[in-house]
Amino acid sequence: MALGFIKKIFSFGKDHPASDAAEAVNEEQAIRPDELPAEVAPPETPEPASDRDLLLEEAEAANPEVDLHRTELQAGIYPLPPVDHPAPAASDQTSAAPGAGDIDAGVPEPHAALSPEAETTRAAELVNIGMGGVEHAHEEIAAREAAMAPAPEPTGDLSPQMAAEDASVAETEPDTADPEPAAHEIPAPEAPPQPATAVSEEPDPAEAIVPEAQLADRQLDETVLEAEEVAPALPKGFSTARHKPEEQEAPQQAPKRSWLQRLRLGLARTSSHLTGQITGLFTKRKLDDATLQDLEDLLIQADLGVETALRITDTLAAERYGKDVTGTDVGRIMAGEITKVLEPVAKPLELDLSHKPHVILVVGVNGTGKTTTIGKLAAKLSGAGLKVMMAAGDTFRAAAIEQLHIWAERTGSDIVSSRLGADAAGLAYEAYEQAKEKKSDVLIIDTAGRLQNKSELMAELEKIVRVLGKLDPDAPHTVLQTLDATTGQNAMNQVEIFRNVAGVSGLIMTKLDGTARGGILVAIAAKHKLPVYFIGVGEGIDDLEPFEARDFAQAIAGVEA
Ligand SMILES: Nc1nc2c(ncn2[C@@H]2O[C@H](COP(=O)(O)OP(=O)(O)OP(=O)(O)O)[C@@H](O)[C@H]2O)c(=O)[nH]1
Repeated sequence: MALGFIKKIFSFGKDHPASDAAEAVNEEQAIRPDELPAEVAPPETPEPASDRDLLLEEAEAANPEVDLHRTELQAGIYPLPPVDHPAPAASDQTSAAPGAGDIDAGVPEPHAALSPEAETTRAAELVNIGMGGVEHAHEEIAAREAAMAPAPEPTGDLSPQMAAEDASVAETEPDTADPEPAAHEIPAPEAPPQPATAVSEEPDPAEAIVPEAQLADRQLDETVLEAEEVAPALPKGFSTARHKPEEQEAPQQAPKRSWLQRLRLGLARTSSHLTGQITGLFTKRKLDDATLQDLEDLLIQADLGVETALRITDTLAAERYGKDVTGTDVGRIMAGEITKVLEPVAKPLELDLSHKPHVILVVGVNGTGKTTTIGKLAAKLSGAGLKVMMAAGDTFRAAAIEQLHIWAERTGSDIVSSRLGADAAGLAYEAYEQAKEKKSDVLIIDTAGRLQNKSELMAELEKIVRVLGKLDPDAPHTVLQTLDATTGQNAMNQVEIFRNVAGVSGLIMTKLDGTARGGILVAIAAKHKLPVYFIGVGEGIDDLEPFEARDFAQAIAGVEA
């Protein structure tokens, strides 16, 4: 049967905007509530009915979409001690939110219990907070405090702050014409109450419980803050009353550095070290043999390798021998020569989808970023609409299995895993069968980076390759080796070991955003001529960039693009 080869060249990069799936994945960076351990999640046990509960139930009925209990819990509001009621049975207290014991345990002994009226008012405040966010609560408290405050001296102009707050309140006044604001409309809360101060002349019966009132305010303030934290982000044009408009703007998150910036930062140590020494070398004299020898030594110390160092010095000599030379001249020539070495290996990862699954085996010593890179690759592949199956072939490290499951979930990939210590080759076999059955486009197999010793590790890899070959003579179709850019010369040795055992077909250099010694990639490329498909520039799911020879060369040479 003539094999029609449909070579789908996947060069993931800028022209593949992150897909919804990949973006959705980014949103999932945070741990989801269902990923929380049970003891943390808020419970469902009802509290004994009380006036406050009746109010809450009333509010819930009027406002089903607001989770009052969660709001209360979030706000750190806990059941106020009932007044003149029999103390709640221990079971009632334990029926409160788990961890309430922690809350109670952390709570100083309640002061004299509130009067029934005060408790009802308090409960009404809770209800207000629950019913629609903080605006009602502010109204209640403002009304309560207005009743207690003396008439302010007429000042004529509003202070700028008050004017701003009034303005923001005015523009965000909920539409009273519509008593039931639509679920998505979250009217901004009213202006925050001015800090309460005892203001009336005659002794105020409330004086006796001022500490309680202040405690209540503080709790309410916490509520307000918590409520805002849990409240959905307000649409543009609204401000939360607690923060002045200028404070309202959340501090601008520093825009995430572009991958190129991160690459340059990661390589800054290599480039600044190199350019600093080169500048020092060329301030003294015209270009001569001694200077060329010094330059060659510097380039080799930067892990560029002998071959590339000689290329650079030969080119420089041809251009500038016997003449003045500046550091800029050397940087330019260095960037040019390194680009020439890297361009032939900067290739897209080629997937042959004429038969499925295309098997990618990921190898590398422990800690070089295999599992993370598999997650990043899967995000790109599923973002491009391909069906991905992962195999947790690192059965040596428990965390690796769990880690891969998380990546599979985040990228919408299938995954086959087994118990710790299981035979990796058997797992690879099973994964291939399942990928075949599920018609996965790509099967990515993780492997152990570390076993008892190197020979065991190599034997395991050889067995995986052998077993896959029995299922598909061309499998594994791609063997990717991850290299940690911070390990410098070690990476060269690792390529030699894994290349012989697993038949490495391409490289991914990770951690180039760290204190990378990226020069070694130039030496590896010159010596092994292995394709470099991607570079890792961070721990995030999208921190994997197609390898670009010129960008990399200019970053190492410290030459502006
Ligand atoms: N800064 C940075 N960290 C990375 C990058 N890639 C991986 N890492 C981190 O490197 C560490 C090791 O990554 P893993 O994916 O667990 O490495 P591994 O090769 O699977 O390790 P083993 O499972 O022990 O073989 C993790 O903390 C990753 O987040 C990268 O490009 N940049």
